[in-house]
Amino acid sequence: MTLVPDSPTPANTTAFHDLDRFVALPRLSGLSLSADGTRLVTSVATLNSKGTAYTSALWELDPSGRQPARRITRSAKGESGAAFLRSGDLLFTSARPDPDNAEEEPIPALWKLPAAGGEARVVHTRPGGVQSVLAAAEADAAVVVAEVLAGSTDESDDGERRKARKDAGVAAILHTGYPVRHWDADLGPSEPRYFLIEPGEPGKPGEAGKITLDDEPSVTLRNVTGGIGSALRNASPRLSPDGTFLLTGQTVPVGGGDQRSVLVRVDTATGERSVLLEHPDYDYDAGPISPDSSTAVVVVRHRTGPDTPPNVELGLLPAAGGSLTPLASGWDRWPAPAAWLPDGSALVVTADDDGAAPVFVIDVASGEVRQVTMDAAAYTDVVISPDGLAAYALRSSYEFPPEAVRIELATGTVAPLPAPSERPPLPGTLERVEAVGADGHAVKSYLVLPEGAGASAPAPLLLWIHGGPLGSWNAWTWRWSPWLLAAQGYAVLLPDPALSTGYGQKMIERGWGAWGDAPYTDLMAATDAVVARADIDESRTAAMGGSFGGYMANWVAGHTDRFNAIVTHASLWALDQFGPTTDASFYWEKEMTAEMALENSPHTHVGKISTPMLVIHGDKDYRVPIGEGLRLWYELLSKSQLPAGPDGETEHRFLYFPDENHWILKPQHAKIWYSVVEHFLARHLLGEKVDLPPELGI
Ligand SMILES: CSCC[C@H](NC(C)=O)C(=O)N[C@@H](C)C(=O)N[C@@H](CO)C(=O)O
Repeated sequence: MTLVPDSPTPANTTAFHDLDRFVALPRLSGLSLSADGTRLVTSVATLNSKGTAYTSALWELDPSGRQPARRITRSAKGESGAAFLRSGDLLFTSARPDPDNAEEEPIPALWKLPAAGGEARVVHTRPGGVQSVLAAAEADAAVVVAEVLAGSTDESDDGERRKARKDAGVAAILHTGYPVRHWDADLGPSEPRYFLIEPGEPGKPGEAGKITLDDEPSVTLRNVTGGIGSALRNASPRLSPDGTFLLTGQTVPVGGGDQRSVLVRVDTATGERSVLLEHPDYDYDAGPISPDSSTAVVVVRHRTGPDTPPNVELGLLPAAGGSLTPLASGWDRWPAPAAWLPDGSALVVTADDDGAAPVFVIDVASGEVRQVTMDAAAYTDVVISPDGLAAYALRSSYEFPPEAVRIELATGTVAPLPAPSERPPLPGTLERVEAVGADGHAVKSYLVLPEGAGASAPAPLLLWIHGGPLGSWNAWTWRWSPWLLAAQGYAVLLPDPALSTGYGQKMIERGWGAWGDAPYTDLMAATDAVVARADIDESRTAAMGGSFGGYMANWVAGHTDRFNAIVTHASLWALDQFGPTTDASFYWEKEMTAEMALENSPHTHVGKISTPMLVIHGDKDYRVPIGEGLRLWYELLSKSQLPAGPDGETEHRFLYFPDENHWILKPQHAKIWYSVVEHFLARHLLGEKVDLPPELGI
């Protein structure tokens, strides 16, 4: 079965010429492989019939590549978080209504799709819902992550307290610690706990779960993390293959609103918790646990300071505790561990690398690193076949959205698996280009060229600046798709300046604590090199960026008038206020001293801004709070070289989303985003009038 667009592709157009078709492209995420290696499941998000939300369903892919992809779940609320039990039964979470309890309000529950066939059934419901599930690879064990109210004593008390808050209409949260928000979520009064699913009768003392199955053996959820407080928020726990313990990072407050992450082991039989690693200079996260459950990979993140740039390393740790042995310590990349080979001889990882994120294999005994995939693509969600010969992963690049592939680990051969949808044709081409920064360092970029660009028809140029800043333009993104602009005739430059990942530690050090320096001059060097080309029109250019990329767009606005327009999305504007007001102040407050923050703050240069700016911000953005956008907008109107006139009119524009967060996620709003950007660019770069969408009501 293949998902096909409702309307056939008109000649000479692509999905990128039509926003309705673009937002309707199916989106893959996540990958789960059954223990016997015969079943592979991914999640596919598609647009609902009103075009106002995405719904994800589970699809089964054939690991051998012979059978077509097959949809295995269907509901209006969608399904996600698939995890295979050793038996082959598939667990997932869904807020769809339980047919056996039609009167219950749908909240995310734990469901099971039997390997033997038949309907999916609810395994567990709880008042606060189920966040995610982990299954052990070599044992009949699974762990559920779910939230309980901080003050609740057991399951029924939790339910009563939730009902009391809801009935009284109380949303207030009393905090004593930090953080209090995350992305767009208000933290508390509920907190995550880990629960072991075990056979037995419900209604045991403690936080035992409620069972709704009547024709299957009952199960009980046992809280194995007790009253741990809020320490497991944002943790990514790992369940050992034998199911006997969990490893997880746990946050520990260290005063002044700061926190660090220590590595803990939780015994699933007893709930006994022990700290395996803690150090004032490092944060620890759990990586995958070896197939024999004896050894853990640990991600070691160096804690930062104004003079201490971040670094990421791997270590091997006896799972029972002991000393950490560095793994591949001389490798100048930041690895993300994915899985062990089944014989425990090597670890499969991904890492940003020169505009890609390949799969690598690290030999555990020698620490030797071998690159497996050689294409300019980014790999995620890597799982390994039981014989250790192949990996399955999602792969994307700037030329195609995520697709499931099979990778031969010995040869690096990559073959796409039959997919739920086909790759969308692109309205242009992609090139890798290189420039030289002011200090002589190489600055690499991707350059998207629209069809027809050439010396006789040079294309207007958009400089796109990525966020993070610790990131790289190396994977497909739905939120910043250059192909929509290429379809309108623009070339798009995607540079990786100082602070970008995948180019070694030196590239990070060049920009750390000095955002206005090398990151800015690298961007200008990349732009200079590209506008010198005959197929690019230097007289029609714009700079655009989101988040940290928006910070940089604001900095560009105050430091050069070379661009005809600037688009700044969810951007940092005043670094004196941003650090203490973002949801993760402990992260940002460590990067710069107050003096460095002021020195690098775009708001101090507002008086020099003479380029029309399109400011975009969502009110539910807790990462870069709306105060940044509001202050930027008011200061542009009052202090820039293009202030609002006595009639209130200005060349600047503010696109405000009252119900979006750091990212514009609703499909109808994504269409507005791209439409308004196109309108603004056409006005200032092309001197053309592109209609605004009527839904704006103006
Ligand atoms: C790995 S770089 C750190 C990302 C950073 N994390 C925290 C804790 O703040 C972050 O969220 N940065 C944003 C300001 C940002 O630039 N976000 C970009 C890219 O992640 C975005 O598009 O959201």
